[in-house]
Amino acid sequence: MSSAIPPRSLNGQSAAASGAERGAADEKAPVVRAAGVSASLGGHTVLRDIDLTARAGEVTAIVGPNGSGKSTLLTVLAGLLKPQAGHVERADHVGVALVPQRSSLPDQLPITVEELASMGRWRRAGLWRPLSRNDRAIVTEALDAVGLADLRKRSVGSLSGGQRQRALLAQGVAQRAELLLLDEPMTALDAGSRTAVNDAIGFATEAGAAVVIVTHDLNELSTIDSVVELAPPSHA
Ligand SMILES: Nc1ncnc2c1ncn2[C@@H]1O[C@H](COP(=O)(O)OP(=O)(O)OP(=O)(O)O)[C@@H](O)[C@H]1O
Repeated sequence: MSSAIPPRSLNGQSAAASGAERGAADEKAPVVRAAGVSASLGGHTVLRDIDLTARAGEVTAIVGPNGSGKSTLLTVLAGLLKPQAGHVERADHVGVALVPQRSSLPDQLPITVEELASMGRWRRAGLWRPLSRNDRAIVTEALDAVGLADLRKRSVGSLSGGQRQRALLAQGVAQRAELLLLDEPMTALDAGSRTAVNDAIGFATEAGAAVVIVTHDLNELSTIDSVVELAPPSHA
């Protein structure tokens, strides 16, 4: 079960490769910590004994082969899936933004890029209220961060795959969540789009978010503070 982390009361975890080399005084505040987490889907254990600490302003990468449970770990960190064993602790009042892979967007989604990004403000603004000037400024900032400001009036269905991925990322960034979870945000992106995604990740960490990214290629990330590597699926 999730429970609150007392601010600045935790020590680093072994998963924080570079963090382990830092002195305790330099360590940033943990936003979420998974300790000894196991989780199952459809009656099969897909995660076993996972430790992960994501800290404010840092990037944590999750790597592992197909089926090793990377996406499942994100849902556990988001609090959407309860661990079978172990526990997940989150700092007090942590907002969580989970950005799925772009394939989760229907092709004919009848909304604009700006509207998709604006949905990132719904939780704070309320579903039926018009966005405030501040909310609109945050949406504009998020669209700028992912390099989609020029396409804000385009329908999402008319975007290329890489542009859609960035539009989803803009929605996540616009949430201004303390924990930003990204599921393979770089897959099949060209160099320009990868740069835009890295810029947006930098924007989020500068704002103090803990960013956790599932990736198949650590080289595509311009900043990595720690890496969690998942074992191949056992099919046991
Ligand atoms: N709803 C489900 N019911 C049963 N098993 C599932 C379900 N969703 C995923 N799985 C299985 O759980 C395992 C982990 O899936 P997950 O999507 O977390 O892996 P992944 O590491 O993100 O994979 P990929 O690199 O292919 O995206 C896989 O073996 C998958 O088949």
